[in-house]
Amino acid sequence: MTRKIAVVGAGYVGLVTGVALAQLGHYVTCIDVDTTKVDQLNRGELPIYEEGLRELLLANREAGRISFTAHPKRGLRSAEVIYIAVGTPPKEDGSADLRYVESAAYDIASYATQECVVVCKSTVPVGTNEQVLQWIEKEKKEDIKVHIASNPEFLRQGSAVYDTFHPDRIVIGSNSSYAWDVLTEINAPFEAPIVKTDLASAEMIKYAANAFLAMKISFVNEIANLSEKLGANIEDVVSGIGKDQRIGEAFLRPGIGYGGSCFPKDTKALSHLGSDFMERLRLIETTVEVNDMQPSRLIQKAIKRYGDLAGKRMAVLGLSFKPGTDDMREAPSLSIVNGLVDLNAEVVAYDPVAMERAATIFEEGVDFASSVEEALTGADGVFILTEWPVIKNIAPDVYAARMNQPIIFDGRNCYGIEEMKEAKLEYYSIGRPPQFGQLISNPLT
Ligand SMILES: NC(=O)C1=CN([C@@H]2O[C@H](COP(=O)(O)OP(=O)(O)OC[C@H]3O[C@@H](n4cnc5c(N)ncnc54)[C@H](O)[C@@H]3O)[C@@H](O)[C@H]2O)C=CC1
Ligand SMILES: O=C(O)[C@H]1O[C@H](OP(=O)(O)OP(=O)(O)OC[C@H]2O[C@@H](n3ccc(=O)[nH]c3=O)[C@H](O)[C@@H]2O)[C@H](O)[C@@H](O)[C@@H]1O
Repeated sequence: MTRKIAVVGAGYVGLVTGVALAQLGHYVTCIDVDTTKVDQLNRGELPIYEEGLRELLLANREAGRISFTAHPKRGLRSAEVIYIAVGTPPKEDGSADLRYVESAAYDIASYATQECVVVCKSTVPVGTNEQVLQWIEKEKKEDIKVHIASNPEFLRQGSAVYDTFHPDRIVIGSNSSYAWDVLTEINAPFEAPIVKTDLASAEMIKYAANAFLAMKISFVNEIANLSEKLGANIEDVVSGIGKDQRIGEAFLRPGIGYGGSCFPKDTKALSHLGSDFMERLRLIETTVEVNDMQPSRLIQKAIKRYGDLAGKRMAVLGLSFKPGTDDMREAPSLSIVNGLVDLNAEVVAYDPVAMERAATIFEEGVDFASSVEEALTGADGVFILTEWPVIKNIAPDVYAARMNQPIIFDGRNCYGIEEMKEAKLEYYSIGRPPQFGQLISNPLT
């Protein structure tokens, strides 16, 4: 059955959700307070980089199934299902800031005109959905029945469209059988297992999933840091433990720590929730601590290698928090680039899509190159911070040909150590013994 759906918040989640629902045949209006974003979307331009999204957006716009507005009244009037997909950023103390969710709830109270299911996709602390319903009930202008459901989102940036159409599971938390029926029907085409539960459990599932994945990353980074000191190779260690099906290899890629808009904020929000209820989550607290330290490890290697970085020309390859996105939120590159600038290195950065955003963040001391080759030319060292294909596929001889000193600090383990040994490159990575080329005997001793 085709439904009239409103999506409040047209960011990464709201936009992808809206486009996917339109693709399923529903009539979708996305509402956003950001008028620049709405204007862009109405022109068929995407405010974010996400593979495959533009084509789907244009096709559904053309078919008249999706539109964008900054006026909540226009979008919410006669909507049967209303998704909330606004941001829930961290407050100073780490807890989730619910002001945008609250404001979305009041808009719904003001402008919804018929019985509807309000579906919260935003990641929110346990108890928030109940609160949203109370906000709406308290202020609603029409005498309508409002059902509330939690339907947390599990997509990853960079593969958001694929993930939306191929979810591992769909979680629907509600106390309303009407909401369950409507959402089961809407989600049926995704052909994924549906976990039906109550509101609190659905909210907890989202935080627990992100915290567990973040914990895997901090775990592997700690084992990597120790492996490096003991002469073990973390890639072999992960391969050895990951083949145990109870462990698995996913999310055990060592590196410079997790970034992005969600793992950092959700681990802190969960940890805060634990403290609020006198149940400290020590594993999560440590996960955060380990992650905060991880980016500086790459800089420490450089300090150990050069002594003084002042005046050294450092190429930085990759700025976004992961490949496939232009999102710079909590990217490990932020602290690494700032660290290099603080050490008075000359930084020349390249990223295939995130440079425009990055230029608004790094104000001084960072130049941007228009290609990998340009960034490498004349450099005294290179920091690999995001494993974009165009970066991880750089042939080893390009470093030697372009750089003043081909010294590589690889924060994403893009290369095999044997490969770098053969290329005679001086190569430092995460969780593996350093490899030295023919030019340098052993700088660490
Ligand atoms: N980014 C991601 O990959 C994922 C995010 N999430 C969760 O989804 C939620 C949204 O995240 P993103 O899409 O990344 O955020 P975002 O910051 O990209 O987008 C949020 C949008 O909501 C708009 N907005 C704020 N208040 C509004 C209001 N009252 N009415 C209409 N629009 C309003 C903002 O202008 C913005 O465009 C967060 O809770 C996040 O934790 C969950 C899974 C994946
Ligand atoms: O709640 C969210 O927002 C989303 O958070 C993550 O998705 P995302 O942050 O987009 O990207 P990931 O692929 O999970 O990567 C997050 C960070 O972890 C790092 N990472 C990931 C995997 C790994 O093995 N090692 C590692 O360092 C990445 O480089 C990146 O900085 C989750 O994977 C999604 O399921 C979830 O919906």
